Amino acid sequence: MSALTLEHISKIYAPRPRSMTEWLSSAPKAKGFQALDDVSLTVEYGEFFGLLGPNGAGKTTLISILAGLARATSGTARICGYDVVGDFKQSRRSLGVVPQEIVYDPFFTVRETLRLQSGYFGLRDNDDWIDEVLSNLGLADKADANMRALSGGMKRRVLVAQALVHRPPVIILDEPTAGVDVDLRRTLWEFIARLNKEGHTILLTTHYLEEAEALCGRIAMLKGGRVVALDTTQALLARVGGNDLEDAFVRIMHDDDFLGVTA
Ligand SMILES: Nc1ncnc2c1ncn2[C@@H]1O[C@H](COP(=O)(O)OP(=O)(O)OP(=O)(O)O)[C@@H](O)[C@H]1O
Repeated sequence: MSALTLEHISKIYAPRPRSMTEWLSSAPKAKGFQALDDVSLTVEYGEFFGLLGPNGAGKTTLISILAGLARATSGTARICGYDVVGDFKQSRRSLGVVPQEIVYDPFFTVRETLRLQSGYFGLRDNDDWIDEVLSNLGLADKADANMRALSGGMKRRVLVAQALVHRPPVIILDEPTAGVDVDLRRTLWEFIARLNKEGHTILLTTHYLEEAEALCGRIAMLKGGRVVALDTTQALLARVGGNDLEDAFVRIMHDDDFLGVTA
């Protein structure tokens, strides 16, 4: 059993009708937008896996399907063996997601936010773990601060803490370091790397390719909703050439014939 399994996942977003008349009419509807096209890949337990691709490639859509926020049009997705639709509760319990957008409730303190999140997973008396997470993310002195009083970077740290309250074996980070200062990046990566060493499986999307190169053992690259590269970071670099992962990424994205799916 793998930590993440995606089999032939496709996603077509339904078109929005422009008017009520169009919606009610029996005329053939416009085609939807295909965000993912036959994506298959597995991530094994303990891997630090990178999911890369340009804007609009389908990374967030794939993460939304894993988190149960969007339904695949076809194909199956499993987290720790649990189907994301059929075994939603268990699959969601196995997963912690750090979302790309900063969303928070301005009326709660940091600790209240984390207690509330614990409650969603049926966890009471979770303060020992909450304190450990806060301390590891450099948030210990902010526990009683109101969410709206935090800086953007601090709020992002709370998003990471929220994803970890139920100690999920699989953690997905959707561009966690966008707009974050060097200090937090270091703190964050040290903590995530430690969680990975302790056995957590990590899936990371980022546009900072030097981060992906340093951290990810294996990488999948999406382009237009399709997997165009899937291999170990070292093998990809060796095969594509160039100075670094950024070079390799640009070459792959500009080569319409590149298809390097081996691992
Ligand atoms: N709810 C939606 N309805 C219609 N189209 C959508 C919806 N969500 C995403 N899309 C489209 O699907 C495609 C993939 O979007 P997605 O957000 O998954 O890309 P991404 O790789 O995460 O991009 P980024 O790097 O900019 O975050 C885009 O063309 C986007 O406009």
